[in-house]
Amino acid sequence: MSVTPTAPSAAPIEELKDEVAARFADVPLRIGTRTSPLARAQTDQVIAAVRSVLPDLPVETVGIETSADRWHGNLAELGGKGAFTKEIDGALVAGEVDLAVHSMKDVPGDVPLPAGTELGAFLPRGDTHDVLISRTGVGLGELPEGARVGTSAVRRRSQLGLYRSDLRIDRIRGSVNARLAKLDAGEFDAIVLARVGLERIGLTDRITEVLSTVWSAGSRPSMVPACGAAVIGVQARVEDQAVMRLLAHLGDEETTRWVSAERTALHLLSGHCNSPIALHCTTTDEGRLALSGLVFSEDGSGWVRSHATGVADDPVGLGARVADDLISQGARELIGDTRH
Ligand SMILES: NCc1[nH]cc(CCC(=O)O)c1CC(=O)O
Repeated sequence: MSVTPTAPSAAPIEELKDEVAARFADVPLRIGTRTSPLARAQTDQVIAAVRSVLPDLPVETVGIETSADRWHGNLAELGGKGAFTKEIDGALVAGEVDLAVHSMKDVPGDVPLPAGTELGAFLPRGDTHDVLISRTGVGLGELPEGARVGTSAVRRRSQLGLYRSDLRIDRIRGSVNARLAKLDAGEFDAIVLARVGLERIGLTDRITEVLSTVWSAGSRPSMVPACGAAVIGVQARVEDQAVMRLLAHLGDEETTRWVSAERTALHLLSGHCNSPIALHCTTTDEGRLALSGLVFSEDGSGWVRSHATGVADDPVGLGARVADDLISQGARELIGDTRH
């Protein structure tokens, strides 16, 4: 599966303006998005990026409910795959929208994108930290014995359990706003969320503790991020050349390399959007790519880890090396135990 944008290289801006103006002379550029406040905020970022290239382009947002929005139970019971993206991808393929906006964290690594579509741009990555929000304002280390912590991600559950095996970790679903409401209503003592999500909807004042993204094997509070965390991906139809060329102007190169390394590894591990997998690529001071990968057993008691660095222009090679190493340590068996 191709994980890097395959849009034609960025056309000169004047040519692009003419081409896009002709394509959207009579109709607006239609952008498909989920409807939560976070999804809307992410779509506003895409619109701002489009407008920075083509200030006058008429755009229209099309809100689409996904199966994950309708189903409030365990995502594993939905069959998991693409629950956050399926309906939006469907609208793109059917020509009902021209762009699909996705949180890359929610785009599965084990099912290919629908035929004829590609991720044409990754916006610059935001803050990849996960955060704890506790009702009484105490950090992870000070939560009372047996405190109830809300998270649905196996990756988070495993890492929480390694640091505090006494915590009672329960599933929580719904939009970020809905989860905060459940915390406030007393259903949980604390919840774990992505910092960037709170930032995008203006709620960072709710944060109690920012968890380190650096693996600590449970010796201190930390949370290695998921593949694609804090990255907004924009998908289009490959045949829609004007749109693909526009996307080539929006993408961030460094983010594209990180996503490419992380998604290559996720794909080789057959990871899905709730896999017990953490994958985090960064750039070192020397300009090399560094990729950390972790795979957990469902109960968090077992895990394997790999870390490697590589040259900036071969993120795919780096992703493959880390995945191979994890697989040779038994990653497949750990993943196999977890329900998809
Ligand atoms: N599955 C939910 C989801 N998907 C992407 C984000 C946050 C934004 C991002 O990481 O891009 C969230 C919310 C959360 O984890 O708190």
